[in-house]
Amino acid sequence: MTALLRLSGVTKTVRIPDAAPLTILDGVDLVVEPGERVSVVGRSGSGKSTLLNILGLLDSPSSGAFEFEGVPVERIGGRARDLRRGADVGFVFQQFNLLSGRTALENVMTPLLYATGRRFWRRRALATEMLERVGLGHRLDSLPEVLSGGEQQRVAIARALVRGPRLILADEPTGALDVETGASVIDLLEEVAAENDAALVVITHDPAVAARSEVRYRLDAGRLHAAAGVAA
Ligand SMILES: Nc1ncnc2c1ncn2[C@@H]1O[C@H](COP(=O)(O)OP(=O)(O)OP(=O)(O)O)[C@@H](O)[C@H]1O
Repeated sequence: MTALLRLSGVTKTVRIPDAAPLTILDGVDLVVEPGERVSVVGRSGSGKSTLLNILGLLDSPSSGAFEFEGVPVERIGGRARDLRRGADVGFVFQQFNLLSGRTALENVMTPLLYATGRRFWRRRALATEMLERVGLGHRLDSLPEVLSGGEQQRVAIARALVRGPRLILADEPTGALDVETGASVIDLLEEVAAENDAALVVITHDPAVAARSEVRYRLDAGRLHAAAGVAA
């Protein structure tokens, strides 16, 4: 079976004016299989967001090999990369990043504006179904401003999943939520990821969230290490 993501020896270096280049990722090896649940913990500044941006085709490695479903990413150029990201990757962020002034339904429909064929024409029905799936069928016309943090994150999850991505990347998805709401958001993310057979990569500071993943890693000054075993 082809791995969904395969990184070997990936580095990320940035040039800083009048200073030595900064190595943010340093020889990262990582394989994510389809449908797998992976967590990455690490201190602030250890390179987590940089890694997530590379996994999500928002940024490119400086060196090393990265294959997305068996295809070297350097061979996926500009427009093709945008299309693949739109179709195959769903993002969930700490601060939800919903469009203000747009209803929950409009927010969830947004990714479908870039879809083709049936998905595009059925966008309203698909977004409605997805909001029902996350328990917000009664808030379709609500603006983000009037929703609670947990509800906003559920809208963001519906938006991330509505195109049926193969990969969900969640950057501190519980960071702005209380413990109980955060736990229910992770429950939901895991459920909808499993239903869609999507892999889920969660970046988190929270050991309780990390402990729920099948495969756990720790990022330490740009180096990725396996962390405490495989969850039961
Ligand atoms: N484009 C850039 N130019 C200069 N420095 C950068 C750039 N991008 C990231 N960095 C630095 O690289 C380090 C890693 O950044 P990154 O955002 O990946 O860390 P993080 O682990 O996600 O941190 P946090 O948990 O605080 O969000 C930080 O020290 C950051 O300041």
